[in-house]
Amino acid sequence: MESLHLAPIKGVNGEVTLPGSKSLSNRILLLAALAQGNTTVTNLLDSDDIRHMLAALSALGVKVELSDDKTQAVVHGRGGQLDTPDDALFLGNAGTAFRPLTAVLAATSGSFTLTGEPRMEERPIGHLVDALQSLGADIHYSKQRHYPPLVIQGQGLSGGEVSIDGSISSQFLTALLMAAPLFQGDTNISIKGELVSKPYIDITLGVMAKFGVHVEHDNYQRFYVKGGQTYQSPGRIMVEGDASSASYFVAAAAIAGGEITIHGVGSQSVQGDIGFAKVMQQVGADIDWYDTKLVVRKGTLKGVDIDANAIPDAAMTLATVALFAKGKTAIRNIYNWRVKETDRLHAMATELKKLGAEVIEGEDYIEITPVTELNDVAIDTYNDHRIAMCFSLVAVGGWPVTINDPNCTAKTFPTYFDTLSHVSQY
Ligand SMILES: O=C(O)C1=C[C@@H](OP(=O)(O)O)[C@@H](O)[C@H](O)C1
Ligand SMILES: C=C(OP(=O)(O)O)C(=O)O
Repeated sequence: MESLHLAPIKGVNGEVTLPGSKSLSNRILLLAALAQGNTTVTNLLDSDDIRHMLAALSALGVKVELSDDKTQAVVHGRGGQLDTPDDALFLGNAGTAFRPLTAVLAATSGSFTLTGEPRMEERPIGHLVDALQSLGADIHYSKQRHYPPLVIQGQGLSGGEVSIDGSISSQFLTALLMAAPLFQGDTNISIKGELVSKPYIDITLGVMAKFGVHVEHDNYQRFYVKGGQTYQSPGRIMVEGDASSASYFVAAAAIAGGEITIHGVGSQSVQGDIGFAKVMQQVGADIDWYDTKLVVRKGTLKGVDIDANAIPDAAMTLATVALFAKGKTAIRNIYNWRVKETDRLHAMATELKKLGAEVIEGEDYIEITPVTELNDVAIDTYNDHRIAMCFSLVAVGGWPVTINDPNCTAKTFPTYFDTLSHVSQY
């Protein structure tokens, strides 16, 4: 396995232009494929998760013309009609491809098998399948009950009353919402359990609105979707920069000093993970906010105690920022870290302890108390892009570190280490 040794960084300085948001890219591609009319998508993310969505759409008969650098696409909308693919759709470990496609394919007609990487077979999908089955969908588990792979006999769905458990992943509700306009009748969705990762639902509703579908809801507890609709292409749509990817550069500037200007997200961002920059202001970072950019400088960092349920991805970055903040950092209400690319709560705790930090791993929280010297260790990344990116901050904080399997950043940010070295001063 390849490893990347990062020498201690003295400071950071410069400009970073973020790649497009993963969450927006995959939602936009799917709705553009279902829409009437062609859609030109700009600033599309070029990464594994998006490649899996693009490959699936192509197998479903959707024509997509990609620019040479793969950041622009013209998607030829099929107006809701998709082909039956010859083979299984392989979706890697892309939750934003697997979950929405499950719901949408159950609502169209044809036979589909959805598979993924071994980790995808350990990521639960029962809450979504239960909800779709209660609406009459024909979905079978081909291996383990409640987990991928899935076999779907799409036959159209008529809608109605449905409840969905929102306590493990918001992506299940996102999937149901994106499919519901295709149902023949109206759908009333009620949420069982506490809905997690709520801001991602706003991303979903925002993208649906761009494609002409408006959804009403009562405080995220009940959602009303009119049936028999066809998404309409907005013509042209730009993907904003990835706010989760921004978190590493916000943190780097806050830790190391110098100044980083981050282009692509700002006060106008539609992504909940922009909230990480607000958390970093509490931690002590000096941040200037503009509509679509952030300028970040170092501050005196102190540990915070936060509920991070709304920012599960960016909150991982806070766990390594904690190494350079005064006092204890507590990150709470993050049980679902355990069902993502790896058991992130356990993995983060394990790797932080290897560096020498004092760590308490709770069932749904982590507490980190920094130490004055960090051990020079090789960080295992568990095929989790965010673990690789988070632990690069050890070098930003002035300590050498080795990152095992750095190429796992390909899931959402293939050029991450080049971008970091571009703003690093040694
Ligand atoms: O809807 C989305 O685009 C996402 C929702 C979140 O997942 P959960 O809702 O499972 O927390 C997040 O962690 C993931 O990276 C992307
Ligand atoms: C949880 C993540 O991915 P996914 O979209 O596969 O859930 C992530 O990108 O951190």
